[in-house]
Amino acid sequence: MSEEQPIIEARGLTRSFHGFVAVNKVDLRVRLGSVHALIGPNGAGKSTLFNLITKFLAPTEGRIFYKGEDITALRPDEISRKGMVRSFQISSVFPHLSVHENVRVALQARSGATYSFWKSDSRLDAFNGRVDELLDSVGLAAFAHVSAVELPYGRKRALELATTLALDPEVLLLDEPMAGMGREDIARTADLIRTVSRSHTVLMVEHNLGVVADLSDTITVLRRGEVLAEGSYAEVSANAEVQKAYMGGGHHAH
Ligand SMILES: Nc1ncnc2c1ncn2[C@@H]1O[C@H](COP(=O)(O)OP(=O)(O)OP(=O)(O)O)[C@@H](O)[C@H]1O
Repeated sequence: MSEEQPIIEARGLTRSFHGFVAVNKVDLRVRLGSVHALIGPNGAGKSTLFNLITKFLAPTEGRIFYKGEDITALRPDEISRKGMVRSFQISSVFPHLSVHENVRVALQARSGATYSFWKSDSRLDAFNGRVDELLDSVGLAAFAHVSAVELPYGRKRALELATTLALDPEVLLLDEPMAGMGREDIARTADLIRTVSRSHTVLMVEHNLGVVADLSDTITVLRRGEVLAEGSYAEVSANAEVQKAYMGGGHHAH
């Protein structure tokens, strides 16, 4: 792979819903190793674009490439095996398993071994070292034996990140990682994403512009389904069209 080739690329990505064009001919290039944020006023098409890239939605037109390979026709589980993993889906956590067990299950899923293989306690124990490492890396070591359901909200996000990292992704796809969080959890989760981004490419949709400013190398601003501007936070926030789009109403801070 040449240095110039983006790790993720979308070309002419379009999605209509019954004639309404939510994402219109979007070109996007996510650089290897970067933190790339999608922002824009409400209804700009961020979630739709994110769902297209993560394969939760099929495009009406256009193509998506991962490391130069056309992945337009692949399913979410197929792209996750290639290294593009979507995180922050609460449903991916088993509420009545402990934090430790949740991460272990994710590691087992990754290894693809059959259930009977895992019935042996010694085999399960072989994973415990890696589980501890992952819990440590997301600041959950002290919560290892707490049931997931009993974790405070922000810590649940950390657990989701640990189960995502257990899949050994190259790219983390984060859907509004700060949604519903208070200030303390936001600061902690931002630190976590910053740490993880040293060894992973991150593509995220995020409404919290402070977090976006803080974490992102590249920001793509969408408006009415199209790319309005792209660049560093300093660049896009100085753009008169971007300022107008955010002033024009429709945006609510989260
Ligand atoms: N399944 C759907 N059916 C019909 N219209 C849809 C559907 N999903 C999205 N849309 C429309 O597409 C447009 C873009 O929606 P989208 O959710 O992608 O925007 P967004 O930028 O993520 O907004 P928000 O900031 O409010 O989450 C909106 O006008 C929305 O009503």
